[in-house]
Amino acid sequence: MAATPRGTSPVPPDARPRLTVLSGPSGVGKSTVVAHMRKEHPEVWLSVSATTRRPRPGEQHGVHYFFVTDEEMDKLIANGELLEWAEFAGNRYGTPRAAVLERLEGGEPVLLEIDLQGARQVRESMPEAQLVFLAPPSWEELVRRLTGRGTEPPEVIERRLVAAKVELAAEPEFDQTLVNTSVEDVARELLALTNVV
Ligand SMILES: Nc1ncnc2c1ncn2[C@@H]1O[C@H](COP(=O)(O)OP(=O)(O)OP(=O)(O)O)[C@@H](O)[C@H]1O
Ligand SMILES: Nc1nc2c(ncn2[C@@H]2O[C@H](COP(=O)(O)O)[C@@H](O)[C@H]2O)c(=O)[nH]1
Repeated sequence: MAATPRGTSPVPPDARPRLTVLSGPSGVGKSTVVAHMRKEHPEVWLSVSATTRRPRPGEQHGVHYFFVTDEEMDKLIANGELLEWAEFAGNRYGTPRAAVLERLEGGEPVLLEIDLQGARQVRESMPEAQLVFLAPPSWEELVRRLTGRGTEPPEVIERRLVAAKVELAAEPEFDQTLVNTSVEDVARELLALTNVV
């Protein structure tokens, strides 16, 4: 790591690239909001997670996720290659550490879209990260969105809704809450929080 010359100050705190963590219950609209924001602002770098979940139709390896086997996930964890990881509704998910650190060191704003357990781990290891909670307008609307997406069978939806109750109760742990009523409005608010504008 390059040393900071004595007597000169490092990058002022406000100008530092930000690590933003976006969490919220499954189906609230995290991916939709992030995709909307990144369409106009691809400079906000989104970490691609590793997961043991099977791809949904249209999901591409290396774009939406790195789809890995259980054994590959075991190795990533054992080798310390993940910044955080968690089991969520029957599958494991984790954030590749090296790519995130490289981007931050290169001065790019970085966004993680991860669950509550992962957000808590990032808070522990990188307390400078800002944690943003995406909340649904109502419980009924969350159920409607998760069910309406049509990507999970009823028993998986049920597991995700059980997790959603825990995630909603943890909202006070977050630095900011955005309510996803309008994708356009929330994408704008999230962009402002990432320090890009
Ligand atoms: N503001 C909104 N109004 C109405 N529908 C929305 C809104 N935002 C997202 N949706 C819809 O809700 C469904 C779930 O959205 P999305 O897949 O982005 O959720 P998610 O939070 O990323 O879920 P997961 O955590 O399971 O990956 C999608 O069908 C999406 O089109
Ligand atoms: N702790 C982590 N959670 C992650 C990561 N990548 C995604 N997720 C979260 O998992 C659930 C389910 O995602 P889905 O794509 O199967 O619907 C959702 O809350 C994601 O945000 C990760 O690397 N770590």
